[in-house]
Amino acid sequence: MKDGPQDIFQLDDIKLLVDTFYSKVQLHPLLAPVFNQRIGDSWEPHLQKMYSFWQTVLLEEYTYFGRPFPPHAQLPIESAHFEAWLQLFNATVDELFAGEKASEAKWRAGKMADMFKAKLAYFRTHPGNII
Ligand code: HEM
Repeated sequence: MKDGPQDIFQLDDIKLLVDTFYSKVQLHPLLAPVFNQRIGDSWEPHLQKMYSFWQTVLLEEYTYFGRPFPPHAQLPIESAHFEAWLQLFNATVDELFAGEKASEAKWRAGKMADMFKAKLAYFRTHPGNII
């Protein structure tokens, strides 16, 4: 009998998820230009940050101390970007993992996307307010 995908258990799992997801992002026609404009070739610090972020959220190992929203505040992103981001993220999770943490990863990503969209809508209609 073939074993199906396992759940997300440890930092190596997080790294696999993050690396696989952002390698897809780098090929995505809508998302890649946004990242390239902002971070160019410096993917390593971004990936490190994302390992910490997901390690904190999913494994409750508290290594991320940043504020997720501010770097997104000035990005040229609309609903279509969030839909593409989530679709790619969820597909990557499903391709690699299955279980409670895998479901939580997708749920958290969706919640964060909703929050970012709400904040962006607010800041775009109330310019001058920071955070
Ligand atoms: C339209 C979709 C999105 C785009 C284009 C996008 C793009 C970016 C970019 C360009 C950065 C800054 C990288 C840097 O300057 O080092 C960033 C940071 C980050 N993003 Fe996103 N993002 C998106 C959605 C999300 C979602 C849904 C989440 C939540 C899971 C998320 C979580 C983060 C986190 C935690 C950081 C690091 C913040 C820090 O500096 O501490 N992003 N993102």
